Amino acid sequence: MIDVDIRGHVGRLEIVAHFEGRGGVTSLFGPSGAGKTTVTNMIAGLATPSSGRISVNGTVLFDADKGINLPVQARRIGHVFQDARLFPHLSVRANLTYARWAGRRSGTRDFGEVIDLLGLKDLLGRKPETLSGGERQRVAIGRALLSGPRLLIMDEPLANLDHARRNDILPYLDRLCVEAGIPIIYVSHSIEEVTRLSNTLVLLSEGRTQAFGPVAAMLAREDLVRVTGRREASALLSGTVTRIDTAWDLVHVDIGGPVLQIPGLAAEPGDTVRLRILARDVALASVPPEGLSIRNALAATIESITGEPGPYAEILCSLAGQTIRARITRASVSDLGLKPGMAVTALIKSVAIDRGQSTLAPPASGET
Ligand SMILES: Nc1ncnc2c1ncn2[C@@H]1O[C@H](COP(=O)(O)OP(=O)(O)OP(=O)(O)O)[C@@H](O)[C@H]1O
Repeated sequence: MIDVDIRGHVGRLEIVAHFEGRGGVTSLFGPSGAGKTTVTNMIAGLATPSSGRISVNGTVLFDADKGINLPVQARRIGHVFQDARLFPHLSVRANLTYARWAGRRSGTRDFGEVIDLLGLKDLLGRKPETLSGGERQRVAIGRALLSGPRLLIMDEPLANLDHARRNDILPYLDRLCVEAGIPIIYVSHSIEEVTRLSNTLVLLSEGRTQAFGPVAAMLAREDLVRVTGRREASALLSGTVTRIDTAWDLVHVDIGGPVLQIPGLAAEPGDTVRLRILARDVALASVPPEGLSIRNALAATIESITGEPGPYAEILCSLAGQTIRARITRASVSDLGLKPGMAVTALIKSVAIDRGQSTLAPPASGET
């Protein structure tokens, strides 16, 4: 549990941050210059708020009223930055064992466990300069974990990686986020990363936390859409894998009654998955359509319709107790006579997260 309620300044920007992370991964999301790094620096003790309180799992790191301001070392926070910041003259093994030595406390995580978790076994004898960017970041994360932190902060750990490297490392982050056993603060510009990895999403803009909450609920918010842009507007569905249809290479995911059929998802029956579905990939029909190539046509009920300037409308629909977002033309809304409360069929063209990463994702509810 992370509790942050602070005020302060960085340059001319006033910081007013208030959020709670209820275990698992708490993501700080917002545009460049919103103050994300500054807030993490305040949590880590690298910058000092002017007032307020910060606690992690009940340990107070900062309390202005009580005069508590633990020094950086005493906060026991593992910090992973955009650039891995490894010791260049040391091997991977020495970088990792140095961290363990620096941690010097009982209960420090088992070396072998971290090596397995991050797939570092074959890298141990190498020097940082011979590693790819993604491999370096995995070592940096391992080093942070081995110092026995009470909290792990990852500040845009994938920002310097190209698309392919990012996809290489994300499955490791999936596992890490589920298995780390400590709270994680994850900073990112990428709504895709944030929705994939986090339990709680904190929206930051102009130095202020605008809102925070379970990631699925936050995705339904208009203020988040204003930051991500309409093209990225999405919803998150949680489900359980019920069947692998090897004949057609489709995975069946039960989302609480209705079943989605998803291509290319590396999962086993019984796995819990979370699926991010972009609003632009969802169409609506007022009567159940026939002769359709789209496999995922599910009964839904319209909750709200948001008209906006321009040709499109945003429609939130409930579907088996979850929420899905559709973006269709205002002309179609008018032609079909769509209204809140109306029963419709949601046609899901494709699922944005359609690889193995979803299999280990934490529950979308944000409660762990
Ligand atoms: N040491 C500093 N002195 C003056 N201004 C600063 C300092 N550090 C950051 N700023 C400014 O404070 C604002 C918030 O910066 P911060 O790095 O916290 O934002 P951010 O949300 O992490 O941005 P990004 O996503 O681009 O990394 C920015 O306008 C930045 O230019």
